[in-house]
Amino acid sequence: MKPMKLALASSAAQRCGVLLGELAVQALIDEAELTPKPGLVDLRDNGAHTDLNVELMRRSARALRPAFTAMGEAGWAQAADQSLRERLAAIGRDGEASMLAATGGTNTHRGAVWALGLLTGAAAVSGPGHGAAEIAAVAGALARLPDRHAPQQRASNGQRVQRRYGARGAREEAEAGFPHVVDIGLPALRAARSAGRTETQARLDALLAIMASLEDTCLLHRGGHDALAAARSGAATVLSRGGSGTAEGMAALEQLGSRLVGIGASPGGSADLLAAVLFLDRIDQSASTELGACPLATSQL
Ligand SMILES: CC(C)(COP(=O)(O)OP(=O)(O)OC[C@H]1O[C@@H](n2cnc3c(N)ncnc32)[C@H](O[C@H]2O[C@H](COP(=O)(O)OP(=O)(O)OP(=O)(O)O)[C@@H](O)[C@H]2O)[C@@H]1O)[C@@H](O)C(=O)NCCC(=O)NCCS
Ligand SMILES: Nc1ncnc2[nH]cnc12
Repeated sequence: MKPMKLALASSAAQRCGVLLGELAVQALIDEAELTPKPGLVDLRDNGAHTDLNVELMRRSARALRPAFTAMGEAGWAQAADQSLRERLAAIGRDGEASMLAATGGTNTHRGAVWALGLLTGAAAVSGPGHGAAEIAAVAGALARLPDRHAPQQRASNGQRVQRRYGARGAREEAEAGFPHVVDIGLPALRAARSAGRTETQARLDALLAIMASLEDTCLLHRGGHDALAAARSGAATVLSRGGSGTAEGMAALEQLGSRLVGIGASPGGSADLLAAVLFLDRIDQSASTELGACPLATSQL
């Protein structure tokens, strides 16, 4: 954390926003820098993307700091009600605009603004002593409320493939309380750590566990059922060979990366949910370490 920023933030709600905003941005940067990810931008290459690179992902993450900070501030000491839902939606739309301004119009983090935005607001609502599962449940309750001010827009990539394939996308994942984060990604991260894997290996295994199950509309949009099936079965194969921490698992991971790049497919939704895993994991850890949940941290300042 940056003590200067905290010192400048005057009210408890602002301090809460600064803390959570910093955690959200760091989760996005940690996800972007995790290497080697299959089909995704990382420190080694741009995966299946021609319009993205790691510096753009970092710039996008930093440009989203004010939005995540505002969402954390908005949720502090509030109920998870219609008013908060619509406030988060308005901040989220501004955040998307800042992201597009920072990236020259490239969609780097639309799904992440949605997932981390809801979770940031929910973490502030939940306050101290509430862990990942409770925060995700509050975020799910917020996602299920209607956003009455949503502008009429052209159908998104996600909506198009949902109509075509009947898939469940980012909206449904949030409305269900982020099961791929709480029930799949976080347990995979922690199981790998308990098994003695390095932090990088544990994060890669968490990503693979999400990929093996998620209906990722990015994959469907770019490569239809074949791309989704290749990503899911490839990720399951890596995990069945012991994950990224074994030589066999790493060989399968490299093969999966080559296959996804070959067909131009990228699991962008899975990457966003990994960032959500890292965010909630840090909140769980911080209850007993340097950060603490917002009001707790407030009392420490
Ligand atoms: C609810 C919204 C997220 C809108 O959802 P929708 O599905 O209608 O719209 P999409 O534009 O398709 O964005 C969804 C993004 O979510 C990620 N995702 C995909 N599948 C899942 C899943 N099963 N679970 C969770 N998340 C998922 C994914 O994001 C990543 O991919 C992005 C790149 O995708 P894309 O633009 O398609 O890029 P390309 O493949 O390069 O395609 P081309 O166009 O170039 O051909 C990248 O951004 C990653 O983040 C999906 O893209 C939500 O946005 C919304 O309604 N917001 C309104 C405001 C609001 O209410 N906010 C609330 C508080 S924050
Ligand atoms: N690392 C990454 N590469 C490509 N798309 C992404 N969307 C979110 N994170 C991503």
